[in-house]
Amino acid sequence: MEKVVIVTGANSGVGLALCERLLTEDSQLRLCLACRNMQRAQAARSALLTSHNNANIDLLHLDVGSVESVLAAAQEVKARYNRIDFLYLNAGIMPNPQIDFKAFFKGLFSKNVINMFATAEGLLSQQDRLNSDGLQEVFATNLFGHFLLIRELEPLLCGTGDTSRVVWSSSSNARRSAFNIDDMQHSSGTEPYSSSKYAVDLLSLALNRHKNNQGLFSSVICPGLVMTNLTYGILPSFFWTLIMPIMWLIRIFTNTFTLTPYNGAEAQHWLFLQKPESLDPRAKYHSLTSGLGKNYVESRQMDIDDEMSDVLYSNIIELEQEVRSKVSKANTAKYGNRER
Ligand SMILES: NC(=O)C1=CN([C@@H]2O[C@H](COP(=O)(O)OP(=O)(O)OC[C@H]3O[C@@H](n4cnc5c(N)ncnc54)[C@H](OP(=O)(O)O)[C@@H]3O)[C@@H](O)[C@H]2O)C=CC1
Ligand SMILES: CC(C)CCC[C@@H](C)[C@H]1CC[C@H]2C3=C(CC[C@]12C)[C@@]1(C)CCC(=O)C[C@@H]1CC3
Repeated sequence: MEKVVIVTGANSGVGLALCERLLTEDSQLRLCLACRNMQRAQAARSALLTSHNNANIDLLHLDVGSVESVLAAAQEVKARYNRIDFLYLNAGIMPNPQIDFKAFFKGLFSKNVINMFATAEGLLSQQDRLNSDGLQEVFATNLFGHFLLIRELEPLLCGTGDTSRVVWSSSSNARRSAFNIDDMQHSSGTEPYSSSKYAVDLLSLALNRHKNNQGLFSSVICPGLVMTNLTYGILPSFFWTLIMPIMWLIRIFTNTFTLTPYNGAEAQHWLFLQKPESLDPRAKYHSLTSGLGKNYVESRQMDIDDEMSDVLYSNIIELEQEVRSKVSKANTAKYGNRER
């Protein structure tokens, strides 16, 4: 039977490379590119079709940062497919990143230098804002929109008789100290990206606890440091190209510099081939590339605990209920009590 695979943020970077790799792995795949910009999605589809001309590639309009778009996209998915084998939650943003150069140069001469390159600890801050749903944009995009999508797609993901998998794109930049359970949206901090990725790690663990018995398995990956639009937002692409020899050199000391989207998609590709029962719910699966350019996957234990993960899960369910009641009030105001 053909596998149904949905990839969010599939039009560029690691998401697009993953699609390419999955089609090479399984030509029978039914692949759905879920993107917020249909022109870019169409271009990605055309690019994939040049190397896989008989592939089954669908497009879906999905802006994970908008509640209305997630609800509409989920309806569309339910109309099109009767099950989902893999849902790759890859879309992500890091808006207005700022590098702390002083910390960078200080870190260069400290014993923590390798960890600094691998995790960017202490180097990056971002400026977040509220989106049109009244949610912090980074939280809404990197976490909440994807969670709402899972909830909406539960009929295709849970209790279908087959197992289904969700694979979150987290980061080595996810850090407990950037996350505050009393401010899960990170409205008052300067590291919304790190916070949102830490919340992803917690949420994945909670999903496994609540949904494994219904056949849904959740995993978390980190693609390593990859040259994509996201990193070109941190430093311009010409600068990255200029320092590429230094990056290859650093790769000898930290295998987290995967650098190309193809290498970065290693862990997502690897997970596609694994049996869900063999996976560790507390592990993050890292794409790594050795100094000689060999790709491999390593599982590393996440710095998470059951209690915080359960509290986050309840808080997010509560937020989901608030958001749903807002949507239904807005619909009643717009259409009256008529069935939509
Ligand atoms: N690059 C890196 O070094 C690392 C990346 N990651 C994670 O990997 C994932 C992929 O990022 P990467 O490939 O690097 O970056 P890209 O910017 O190349 O890709 C991100 C994708 O997400 C899409 N996207 C962003 N916001 C939304 C939205 N609201 N709705 C739907 N799609 C959206 C983008 O669409 P559009 O083209 O329209 O903007 C794009 O297709 C992210 O989750 C990122 O956090 C983790 C660790 C390191
Ligand atoms: C001379 C150069 C090698 C200097 C590069 C310094 C920094 C810009 C980078 C060092 C570690 C990088 C890193 C990321 C961004 C760029 C660095 C801070 C990420 C935060 C990108 C997004 C992620 O999810 C994790 C990455 C960790 C490492």
